[in-house]
Amino acid sequence: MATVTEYDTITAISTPPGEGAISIVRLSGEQAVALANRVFRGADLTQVASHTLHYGHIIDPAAHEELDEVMVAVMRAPKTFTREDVVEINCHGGIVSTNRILQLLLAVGARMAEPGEFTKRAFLNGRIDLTQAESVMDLIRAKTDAAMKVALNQLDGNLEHLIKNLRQEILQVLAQVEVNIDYPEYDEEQLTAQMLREKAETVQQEISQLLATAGQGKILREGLATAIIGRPNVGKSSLLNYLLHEDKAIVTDVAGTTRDVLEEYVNVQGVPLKLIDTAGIHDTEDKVEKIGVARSKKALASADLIILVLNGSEPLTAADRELLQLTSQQKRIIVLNKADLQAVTTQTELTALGVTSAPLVVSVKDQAGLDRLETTIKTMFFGGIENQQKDILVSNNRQIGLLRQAQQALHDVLAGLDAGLPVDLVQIDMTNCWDKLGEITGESAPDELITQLFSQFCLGK
Ligand SMILES: Nc1nc2c(c(=O)[nH]1)N(C=O)[C@@H](CNc1ccc(C(=O)N[C@@H](CCC(=O)O)C(=O)O)cc1)CN2
Ligand SMILES: Nc1nc2c(ncn2[C@@H]2O[C@H](COP(=O)(O)OP(=O)(O)OP(=O)(O)O)[C@@H](O)[C@H]2O)c(=O)[nH]1
Ligand SMILES: [Mg+2]
Repeated sequence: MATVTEYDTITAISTPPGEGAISIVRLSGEQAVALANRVFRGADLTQVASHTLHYGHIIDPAAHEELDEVMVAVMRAPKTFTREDVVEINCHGGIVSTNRILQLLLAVGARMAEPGEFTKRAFLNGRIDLTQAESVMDLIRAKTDAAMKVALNQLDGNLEHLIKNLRQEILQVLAQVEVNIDYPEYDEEQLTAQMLREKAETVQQEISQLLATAGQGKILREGLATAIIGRPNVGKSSLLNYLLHEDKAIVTDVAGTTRDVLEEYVNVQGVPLKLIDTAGIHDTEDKVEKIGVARSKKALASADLIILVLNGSEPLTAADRELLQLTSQQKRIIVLNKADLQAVTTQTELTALGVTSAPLVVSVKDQAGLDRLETTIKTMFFGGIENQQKDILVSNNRQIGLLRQAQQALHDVLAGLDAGLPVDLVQIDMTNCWDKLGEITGESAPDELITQLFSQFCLGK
């Protein structure tokens, strides 16, 4: 079987497909400069200084045909994205010309890159660790400023350094245990056990602190899924539009205006929300509305936060009561809207129904009371998010899973010591912890994991 070597010269279009001002076709590997030079008419790229940009034309050497007018960047290893020789051809954006240049490079001997393969090489060549590689993907997918900040922090290697320091500490104690096992004095066993215990406890504490950020990390990364629900016509879409500062959703006085679930990202006082406007929930015979109601209920069930909108100017209906009941176990904010009209439903009535928290009385029409809604959302989820953003947050499920496994291994270390197990047995669990942490940074990650992880990247990244 012909094997694809890790270090052949790869190429891909690194910009999104479609029409654009400029597209970039990227090459990386030993032959990158030579291959680009074969299709380039202009300066001799094999002779130019590294990290320089050259004007010229792409020519099909077989057909002597001019394909495009381009700018070519030549970057020699090792100071490049992949740590290999990299060439970037900046051509006119457009599906046809970009693809023809790619085809030409494949014809002269480059191999089509797999998704994420440029970044994978940066990892395999030691420029970045796995947490940084993952942050590259997070950066691309970030939907809010806050998510982008977390990803950039990780791209700088902050999580990597923290994990590497923990591993170093564990390694030191393991080395010490090794020495003590080789030279057993009469009370060494006990000293060694004590040392293992102390280290396990401190590392456990540090991992706990890191894991404690996971909830916030996930919210920052994905946005807090916030479903605006309520029966028809209470002002859900009006509220969404207010929070978005934009007339995104259709608002009319016709009950049943919103028929499908609408999702929009918005930043509310630093908290990234994935706002979900839903169809008014009530019993209906309308075929389309019925589907909308079913989708609303689904959104409701999976939301991190519910904003339950009631019309304060009307008596509570059966649908209102059902929704109050349905959401009673979830994080929710109850909004009594239409405060500009005569109040009919009051807090007292809600309290009688077992609602413990005070509802927010607002008028979306007059934009009254809405500041409080925003502050409530913020304090509910982020006591002091600004302070925390400088710190390291974990938000990646793979990393969180491994941190939990490392934590379990430390738990086993301590349980073993408590049970008086011999030190060389306890040492196995400590080594296990060291391995799990190594998987996070990629120092001890299996090949399949690395392959699988990079395959989730976009093509050309
Ligand atoms: N044209 C272009 N723009 C781009 C990228 C790219 O690959 N090409 N990037 C792709 O994601 C991002 C920039 N990321 C990069 C990260 C590291 C290196 C790099 O060459 N690092 C070397 C040398 C650093 C230096 O000169 O000090 C290194 O770390 O050793 C380049 C780009 C965004 N913009
Ligand atoms: N008086 C008053 N009217 C409001 C207020 N908020 C919204 N409305 C009006 O109530 C009507 C319904 O508003 P929507 O935002 O479409 O209500 P909805 O809950 O999304 O309704 P459905 O999509 O049908 O479920 C519109 O005519 C709004 O202008 C308010 O604070 N006061
Ligand atoms: Mg609506």
